[in-house]
Amino acid sequence: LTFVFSGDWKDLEFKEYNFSAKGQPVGGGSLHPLLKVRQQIKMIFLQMGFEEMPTNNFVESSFWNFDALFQPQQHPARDSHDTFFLQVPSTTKMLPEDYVERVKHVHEFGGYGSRGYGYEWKREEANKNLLRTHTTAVSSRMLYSLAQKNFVPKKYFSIDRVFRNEAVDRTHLAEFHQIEGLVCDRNLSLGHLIGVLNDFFSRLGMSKLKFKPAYNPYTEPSMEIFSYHEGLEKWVEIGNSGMFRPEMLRPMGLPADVRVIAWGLSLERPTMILYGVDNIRDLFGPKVRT
Ligand SMILES: COC[C@@H]1[C@H](c2ccc(C#Cc3ccccc3)cc2)[C@@H]2CN(C(=O)Nc3ccc(OC4CC4)cc3)C[C@@H](O)[C@@H](O)CN12
Repeated sequence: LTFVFSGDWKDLEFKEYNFSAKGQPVGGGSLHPLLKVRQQIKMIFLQMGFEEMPTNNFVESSFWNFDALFQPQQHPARDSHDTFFLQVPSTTKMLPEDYVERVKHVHEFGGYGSRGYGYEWKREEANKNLLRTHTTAVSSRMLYSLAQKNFVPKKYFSIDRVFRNEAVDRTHLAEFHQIEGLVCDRNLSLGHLIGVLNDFFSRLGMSKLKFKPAYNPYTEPSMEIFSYHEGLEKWVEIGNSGMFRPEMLRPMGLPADVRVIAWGLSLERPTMILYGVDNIRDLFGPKVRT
């Protein structure tokens, strides 16, 4: 009753109050599918003895994101139509100078058996700040810090957001979550990489794997990873992998017999398939069905 009724309410007929009415359904909250799959994959890495890398810096220098990975400064991935460069702060100053000199030298002249690229490497290009385009930038920082101490073998992983200045479509947004694993030890081979990949993906329910030669600027050899998806009845590309090149590892100061095998995949693709989402935008916004 409100003041509008004043005294008229006496002449009105009200229905009986239903004290057993259930009321509006409350409904419980639920974890976002991406977070559920991220937690599942994090548990797989931890059970395999991997340690999580610190990924809490979306802003990175071109040096750690590209140059340290032996990715040449004229590589198309370094164009602003593929990469988000920052205007403020536009450049980084804090780089380990002795290491920068070794990176410059390996780009220009090679070394460790490599011919290098033979171009004039520019420091101002390496200083440019950007939103990291892959979590391999975090891997390069971790491997560099590993090389500053007496060498011990390590297994690292990361699962976090990366940013690409690309056209968005049904299956691509300007950002996605990259999952990356790496094993750093003496005398690792491609066989070790294939073994780790079979172990990792089998824990995700993907057993039949196939590998196809591929190219990455920072790994040699490189392999695309495919798995036969029973539900979709077709081979699905499930990631990329390779062995980090000596031109990346040796300037860091890692011993000559240390090898690093690594692989990557996205978090969105498995989540979309596991949750039957066919448009990546349906993973975000109010229409998420769980
Ligand atoms: C710009 O796009 C890159 C992204 C993303 C990707 C690709 C490569 C890497 C890498 C790497 C790397 C290589 C060497 C050393 C270190 C890291 C990381 C993410 C996925 C990688 N891909 C991908 O995730 N596919 C995928 C993964 C799991 C999956 O599970 C389903 C339950 C069955 C299904 C699909 C492969 C493709 O989707 C590809 O078209 C899209 N790729």
